[in-house]
Amino acid sequence: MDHTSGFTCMEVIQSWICLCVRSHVEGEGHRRQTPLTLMFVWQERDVKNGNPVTAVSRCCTEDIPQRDGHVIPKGVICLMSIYRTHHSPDLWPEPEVFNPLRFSQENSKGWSPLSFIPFSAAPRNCIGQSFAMAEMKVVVALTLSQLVLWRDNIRSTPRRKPELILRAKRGLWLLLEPLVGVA
Ligand code: HEM
Repeated sequence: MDHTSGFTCMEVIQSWICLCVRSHVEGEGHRRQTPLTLMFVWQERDVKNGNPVTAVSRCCTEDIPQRDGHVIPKGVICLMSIYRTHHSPDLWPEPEVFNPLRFSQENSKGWSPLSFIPFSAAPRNCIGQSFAMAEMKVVVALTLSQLVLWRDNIRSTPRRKPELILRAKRGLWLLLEPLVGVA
């Protein structure tokens, strides 16, 4: 799993598909905001640390003993929260803080690969993971090579909207500005 770039790209693409874009030029009535890098556009409370798929479920095909002595009996359907895993203070220092640098090679040393599972894990994990990661990197690279993104603070604060995938209620509004010197 690509810890170095995974989270940032995930955030961007998740936001991208929910995005209601308004260009800077059209946004006459909008107050200009302090320029932000793309990574920090989504620092808003309630949207950071999102993951598109919030949970997966499995039916136990055998009794599963737990470390604390409990046993999950065969036949029980378990719901595993990816969201909760990504926000667990046991796994992540300051899980509520949006800090892409926690995914740097240096900071991610010693992690359990199961602490970051946006594509699930084990044999039935996402078959499209590599494709999705490649696609997200292309989208991010093409976007940042041509545009500066500004957070639109005039609109309401983004809020989570859990559906089949996690989305943003009323979208995530941005102002886009062409990079100077880019045709
Ligand atoms: C950001 C993008 C994506 C995310 C976060 C994501 C996440 C996931 C997750 C968490 C699962 C496991 C579901 C489960 O265990 O019940 C899954 C399964 C799956 N995903 Fe994705 N996915 C993404 C993109 C894609 C793409 C682009 C494709 C196809 C081109 C794809 C195809 C599949 C398929 C076929 C499965 C079922 C695999 C199986 O049951 O063996 N996904 N995905």
